[in-house]
Amino acid sequence: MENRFTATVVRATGSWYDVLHDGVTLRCRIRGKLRLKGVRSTNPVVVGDEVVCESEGGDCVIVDIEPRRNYVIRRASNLSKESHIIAANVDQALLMVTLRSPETPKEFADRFLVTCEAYKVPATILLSKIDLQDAETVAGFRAVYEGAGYRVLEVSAKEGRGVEEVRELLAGRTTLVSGNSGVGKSTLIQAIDPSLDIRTGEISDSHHKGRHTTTFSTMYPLAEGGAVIDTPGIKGFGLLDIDDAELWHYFPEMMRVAPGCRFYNCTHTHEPGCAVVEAVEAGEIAWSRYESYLKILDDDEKYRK
Ligand SMILES: Nc1nc2c(ncn2[C@@H]2O[C@H](COP(=O)(O)OP(=O)(O)OP(=O)(O)O)[C@@H](O)[C@H]2O)c(=O)[nH]1
Ligand SMILES: [Zn+2]
Repeated sequence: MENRFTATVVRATGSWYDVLHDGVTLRCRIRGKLRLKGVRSTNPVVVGDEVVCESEGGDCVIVDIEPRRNYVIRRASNLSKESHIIAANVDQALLMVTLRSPETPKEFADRFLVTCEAYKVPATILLSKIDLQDAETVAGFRAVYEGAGYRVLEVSAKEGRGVEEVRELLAGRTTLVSGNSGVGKSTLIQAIDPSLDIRTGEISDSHHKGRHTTTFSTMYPLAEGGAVIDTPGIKGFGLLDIDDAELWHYFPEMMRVAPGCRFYNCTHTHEPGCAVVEAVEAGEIAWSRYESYLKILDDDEKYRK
């Protein structure tokens, strides 16, 4: 192999990195002085990065990062000012949600969707473990998120429902798959491409190691082209770099009605003649979505103090 080449980062742990070059995965370190300009992040090299590597006497070292097309980021912890980039150069995001076992908190889903809107990553919602959900709750959920403008797909990896649709959605694209712990991410990815070796919550009989939880995002190239990025059970999303005054831009349903507000700089909280509040009262905007908007505003205020 030539000793300077470009590759895609498929796994980033902080101490070592797996990169994919010409179908071969190589384990690398990063050059000590490699730091990104302008991004304050706990992780300089992330899954999805296109990097320049050099092999030095059998060792592979990442020496440079190509500019990112986009990235998805979260605050390292709730009140922290540090950020953690989950993945870079993604074409779309899939948000996996369950209505029970476990129930995905609405605010978790909404924060993730806001992040996608802010970073211009198209998002689709997968309603997972549909075999466990009752029809009425499913219809209620669809009304909220389809009303907001999102595509909602129902899947059951267990029964094979919706798997083909998801496979089509993924083909040829790099997709970030997100969802809180236990929504069935690994099980679905495995069903999409059985050749992949992905850990699930099942206990591994052969090794008796018990449940091993993943901690690092990993990119899996798909047999049919494209790749999925599996993110570890992410508990919450802090939002960064989003101005309070702009937050409503990332709720598509608020964006549609806000031109009707009396004040051009309406925050859609207390102002008279607010078209957003009117739409919430009329049931045209879901209360749960508006509630997430208020909670995110409120949290961001705490964060700045
Ligand atoms: N009933 C039902 N159970 C499912 C389905 N998909 C996954 N499960 C179960 O849900 C549990 C969690 O599934 P995983 O695929 O490990 O979930 P995950 O989202 O990867 O979880 P983390 O690794 O914690 O992020 C496992 O016990 C699966 O067998 C489904 O479609 N229906
Ligand atoms: Zn308003």
